[in-house]
Amino acid sequence: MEEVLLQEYDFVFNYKSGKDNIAPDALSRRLALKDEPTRNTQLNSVDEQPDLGMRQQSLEGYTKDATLGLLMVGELRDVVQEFEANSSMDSDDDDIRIEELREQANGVPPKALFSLDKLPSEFVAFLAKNEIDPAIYTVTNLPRYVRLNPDPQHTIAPEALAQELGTEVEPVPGLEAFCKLKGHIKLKNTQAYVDGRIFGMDLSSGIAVYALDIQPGDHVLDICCAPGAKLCMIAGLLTKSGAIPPDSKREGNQLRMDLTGTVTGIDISAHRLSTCRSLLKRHRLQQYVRLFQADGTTFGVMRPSAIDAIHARIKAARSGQKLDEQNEKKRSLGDDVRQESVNTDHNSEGSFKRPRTSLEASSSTTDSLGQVKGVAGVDPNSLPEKLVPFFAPKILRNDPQLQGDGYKYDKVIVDAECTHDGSIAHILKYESWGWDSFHKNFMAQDRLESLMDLQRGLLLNGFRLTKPGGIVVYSTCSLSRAQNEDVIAWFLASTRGKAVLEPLPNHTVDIPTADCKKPDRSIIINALELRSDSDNPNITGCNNGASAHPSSAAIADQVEAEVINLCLRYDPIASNTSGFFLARIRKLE
Ligand SMILES: C[S@@+](CC[C@H](N)C(=O)[O-])C[C@H]1O[C@@H](n2cnc3c(N)ncnc32)[C@H](O)[C@@H]1O
Repeated sequence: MEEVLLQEYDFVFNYKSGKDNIAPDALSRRLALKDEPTRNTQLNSVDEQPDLGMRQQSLEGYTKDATLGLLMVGELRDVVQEFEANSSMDSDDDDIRIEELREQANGVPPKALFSLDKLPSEFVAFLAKNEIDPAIYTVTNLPRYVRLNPDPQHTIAPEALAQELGTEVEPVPGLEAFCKLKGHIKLKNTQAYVDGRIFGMDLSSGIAVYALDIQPGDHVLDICCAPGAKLCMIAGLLTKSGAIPPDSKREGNQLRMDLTGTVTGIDISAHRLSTCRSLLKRHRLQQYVRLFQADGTTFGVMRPSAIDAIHARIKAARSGQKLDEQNEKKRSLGDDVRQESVNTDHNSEGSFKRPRTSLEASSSTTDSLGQVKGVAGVDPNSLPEKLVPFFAPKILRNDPQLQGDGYKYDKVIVDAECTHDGSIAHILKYESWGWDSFHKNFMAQDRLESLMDLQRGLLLNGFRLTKPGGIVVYSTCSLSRAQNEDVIAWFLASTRGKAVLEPLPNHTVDIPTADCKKPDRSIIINALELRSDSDNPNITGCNNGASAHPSSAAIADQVEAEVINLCLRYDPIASNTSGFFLARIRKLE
């Protein structure tokens, strides 16, 4: 059972509606039955949000309750935001929610729950504008996928899983460890799930992680990581044997030897990051991952650098050499280099902006890695503090956070915030909750425009933090052209010559895809025109053949063709998966 820490004046919110919604007094009674029945667990409705929130007035401490698994806990603002912008089909929790919706129908298939006639007109217009077929929302019985734990000690063979679940379990060709289940299995009730041998994850999300082509030793950045399904899969792939139990000392040493790469996850929402942290713990992968609460459009912390010294030590030990202990220790702590400014400029959502000091700006020099070298006479203690991770094991928490191209990430995934319209589960939720908040958050024109700006900003910053030759995967669970092909087309035009789209690395992945949409040409032309001449010496702006250089129109043709041929769209009708878009981008040397 999950443990939820309730603090005084936390708000709890039961997001189930109708007959399943629990009244404040009933919830109070249920909470009072828990470990400490004498506590006053009075819950009052929140005046301004009578349907949404209940103010928890005097309960403090841990409360174990299955009910709370269905509640969101936190500041009222977060809770309401979570209600309004609740997203991602990826987490196990979302799977549970859709199961609940199915159950609410008392055996009636979800199609009967969801009527296309009831879709609000703005959403219908949104679908039409983005050429999304509303029929995707009538697809019932999408197959359920699970990922097997890659750790041989904690995994389960498909045959054994089939026996335990009493259903067919079919491995997915080309996607190692993914299996398709026949029928709707309530995962949370199965032993394999409880033991951490299987994890719920939609296939399309798994493909996004495979697109990164994770290799041992990779340093991976996950921008928009919460609630963390992809993050856990990335960390699992990085370890040689998958997950490593965290407890014993011997295993702790073993872990250091096996720490061949790292994962950095960032998200703007503290509440969702907490879920991420719990998920990492459940997957026993917390040692590899540091989490930051940050704005992905401006985050600037490079990959961990102290780990290089550990690798050097391991390498030396294996080749029988002896490292100078003192030097090595110094290096691992980053004592012989100065910390450079950590460029983590949060926006108004919560700010860490730390401008470069004049001292830093004037006196530091960089080596070939772009690493800032120490300057005689400067007291390192007088330098501003580095950004403290929201969560990290000691070794990653104490990283000196050096800057420079040599410390950029090998692989970056930008699983961007979006309208989530590709997720049937998500849209079903609004069907039962009412469409007002969906409209306010996603359909209002200014909201859509700022969402696209956000997506561009996230992708551009992810690209900036990728090392030359590295891979960036951009993905959304929207099927709208504006949030997908248009963003990629804009990006390719803006970074022309510095990035190319690539097909998936593993050609055996054989999931049918839907056709990509033709991007808005004016976006490409505008992006090309906005580039300065020095960025863009080869563009003539005309297409009359008089110049040896390609015209804007010719480049726009190329960009369009690249986007249509190389981006990937998965949808319930073509692919029998949740709706998903992804682009795999290579940063050129
Ligand atoms: C589609 S969800 C990510 C799902 C996640 N990758 C997974 O696999 O579980 C989008 C996330 O983007 C986060 N987000 C929104 N704006 C952000 C920003 N400016 N910077 C970082 N994260 C942001 C949201 O809090 C949300 O958790």
